[in-house]
This record gives sequence, structure tokens and C-alpha cells, in this order.
Amino acid sequence: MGLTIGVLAFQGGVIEHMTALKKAAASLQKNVTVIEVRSSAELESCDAGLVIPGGESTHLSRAARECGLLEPLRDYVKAKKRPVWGTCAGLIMLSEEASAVKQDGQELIGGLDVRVHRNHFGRQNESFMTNLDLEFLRSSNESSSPPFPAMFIRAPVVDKLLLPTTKAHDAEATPKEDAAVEVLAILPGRHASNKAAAAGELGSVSPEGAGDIIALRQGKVFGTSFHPELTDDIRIHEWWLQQILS
Ligand SMILES: NC(=O)CC[C@H](N)C(=O)O
Repeated sequence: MGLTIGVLAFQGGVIEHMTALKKAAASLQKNVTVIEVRSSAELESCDAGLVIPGGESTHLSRAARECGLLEPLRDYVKAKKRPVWGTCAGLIMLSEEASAVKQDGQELIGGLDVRVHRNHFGRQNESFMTNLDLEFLRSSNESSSPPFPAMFIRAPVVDKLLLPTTKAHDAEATPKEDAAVEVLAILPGRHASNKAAAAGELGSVSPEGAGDIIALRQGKVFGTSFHPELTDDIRIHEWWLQQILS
């Protein structure tokens, strides 16, 4: 019997994530079934992991609440500690705190001990694509990896860590248990609205000029600010499958 991976299917890049996951599984010769998740029974069947796509986090939150899925999602991430990957709005949902939220606030799933800043780069028409050299995609003998085309659409960044951090690939700092946040990628040179850092707030990690955190992991919870499912490059999907299936 193969394993099952779900994609939360209220809105956003659901089909795109499912297609990329299937391609990645085929290229790794892994036997996985990829399903859409809209109910707690479907969520329960996802023994290997769940993807929460981008879209609009306020809508995702409301839809999850209305379908009675918010508590099961929290249980899946925090109590059962199953692997989860959130992209963009999905990253917002997986954060413990969010800033620049709507007046009435929004309910989050949590799991990542960070605060995200919503719509960090501005509006839809300020969306952009940039090439990233993602260290976590490199194999041990590579000093750089082929550029990854990263699409940022009303994207959030992590502007505050609520717990101490470790640096990815730093053996000394590798967390002994699932508690530490690992920063996996920083977008260089964009820092203007990082008020937490400018104010020298405890736990903030992007001092002026150091860039913004756009990919991170804490235990089995992985988040990216950008949208790997919207490009043809499936390396991050492959990497995630390798993490969760090994
Ligand atoms: N592309 C996206 O997922 C955008 C996220 C959106 N800014 C939100 O708050 O949910």
C-alpha cells in the first residue's frame, strides 16, 4: 500500500500542487496517492503529509472553520505532528502569529513559532519573480544549485522568530528535537518594512539589509513565501517528498 498526501482544496494552486507532487513522486519512484482535502475524514487519510496552498489566508481560515476543519488541522500539525508544507497563504496559516491582518483578525493553524508579515511586498501588481540559489536544494558536493524561479504574489515574509533559531546545514546547531526554527532561505536586499528588526525587537532575525526570511522549517512543518507549484521546476516538491518519505 502506498502513502497518501493531501492538498487542502478550498482555493489557490490546488491542481498545480497535485500535479507537481505526482511528477515529483514519479521522478523519485515513490508510490504515493495525492488527494484533495476538504473534510476531516480526508485529512485523516493523509498519513504522509499535507500541502496548504497559496490563495488568501483569510478565506482559507474561514473555509476551514466553516467545514469544521480548523481544529482537525491544528491536531494534524501540532498533536499528530504529521508533515505539512504551506506556500504563501499556507505559510501564513501555519504561523503562530501574523501581522498586517484584517481588523477582525484571522484564525491560524500555527505550528511555526514565527510571526509573518502579510502582503510584505505590496499589492498584486507588485508581484515579482526572482531566481534564488536555495542552499537546501544543493547536494553535499555542490557549492551552488541551479537558480530556482521563485514567484512572489502578495507574499508574506517571516519578520519575527518567537523562539531561538538554528542555521540550516549547521551540524552543531541541528535541533535535537523538533523545537527549533531553521531558516532555509533569505531573499537578499529587501528589508524596508521589517519594522521588528529596525526596532531591535527580541527574536527578530533580519537586521536592516540582511534580507527577508522566505523559507523555513520547524520539525515537520515547512513553509515557503513563494509558489513553487506555479513553475515547472519540481525540485522543492522532490525535496519535500524526500524529507517526509525517508
Ligand atoms: N499568494 C498568496 O497566497 C497571497 C497570500 C495573501 N497575501 C494572504 O494574506 O493570504
